[in-house]
Amino acid sequence: MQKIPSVDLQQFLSNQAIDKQAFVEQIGNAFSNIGFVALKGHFLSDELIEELYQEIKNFFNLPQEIKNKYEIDGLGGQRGYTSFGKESAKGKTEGDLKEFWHFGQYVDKHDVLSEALQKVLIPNIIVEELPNFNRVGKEVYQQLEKTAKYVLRALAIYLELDENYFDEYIHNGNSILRPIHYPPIQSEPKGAVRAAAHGDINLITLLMGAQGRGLQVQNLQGDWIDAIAQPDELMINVGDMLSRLTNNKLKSTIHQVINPPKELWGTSRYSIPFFMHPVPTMDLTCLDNCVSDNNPKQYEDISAGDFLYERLKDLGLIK
Ligand SMILES: O=C(O)CCC(=O)C(=O)O
Ligand SMILES: [Fe+2]
Repeated sequence: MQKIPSVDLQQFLSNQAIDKQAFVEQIGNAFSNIGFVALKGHFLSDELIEELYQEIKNFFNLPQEIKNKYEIDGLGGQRGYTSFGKESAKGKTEGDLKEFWHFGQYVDKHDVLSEALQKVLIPNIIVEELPNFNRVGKEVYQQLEKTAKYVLRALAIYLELDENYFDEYIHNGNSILRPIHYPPIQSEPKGAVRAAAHGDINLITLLMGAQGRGLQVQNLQGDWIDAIAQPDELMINVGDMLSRLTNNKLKSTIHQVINPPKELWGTSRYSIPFFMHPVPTMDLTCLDNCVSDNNPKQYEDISAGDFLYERLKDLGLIK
């Protein structure tokens, strides 16, 4: 594939079985091949997207001493602020040229959490200087989580599972909304890039802000192709957890964010991935119906929680 296919979630939400099935086939085929699709018809309004960008710019424009207040030791970068250069892709020593914020799950006060969930679902960090930042972050988190739930329902059908297979694993899941700021580049970056080549850790990623050039995806032939979304589209991709579960039937594709040409070094890039994670107790053992003589089991059994912990160590976020 040389181009990222586009799909429309409204097709899946329609009452027409034929439209619903068409969406399932399109997204399933795209994820079995290039691992990425551009998706419109999601639950984010233009106004909400605009508000989030404004709040994120306000946050990253705060003085560094204020941002540093929100970089809290011992959280493995799971909530709040992570400063410039701290995260490096697996196997890379240079830090990525980015700073970011993490919003985590909002648990309903009536929900009773298991011990494993209490450990990972730590409360969100409130930015005192920007009251709207917290409100808008929560709203976007919940709309993206809802969008992701329907995408996973479509994938469950594609995988010949019960349509609601993923629902119990994503309810109160450990998902993360990560607004990223790639600041203007001041001097020759010497081997560092905005985001070095990597696969995402989680089940699926929904990315806002892929409208400009920068994000590139490596297709099955090994070519890097530009992933550019239309203004009303999210970029969606398969993460390593879903490729493990499906024994690589759905592909977690390597991607990167390249540095802009020198004449554009002076501009920031803002992008906002939502990493959909399940509860830590979800078993990622390859599904029986994805293992066969032609496609023998490729991964060791592991839980989502243990897999995440291993990968956060690789990223330099847990010591
Ligand atoms: O900034 C982007 O467009 C993509 C970021 C990304 O791939 C990630 O944070 O995992
Ligand atoms: Fe990524």
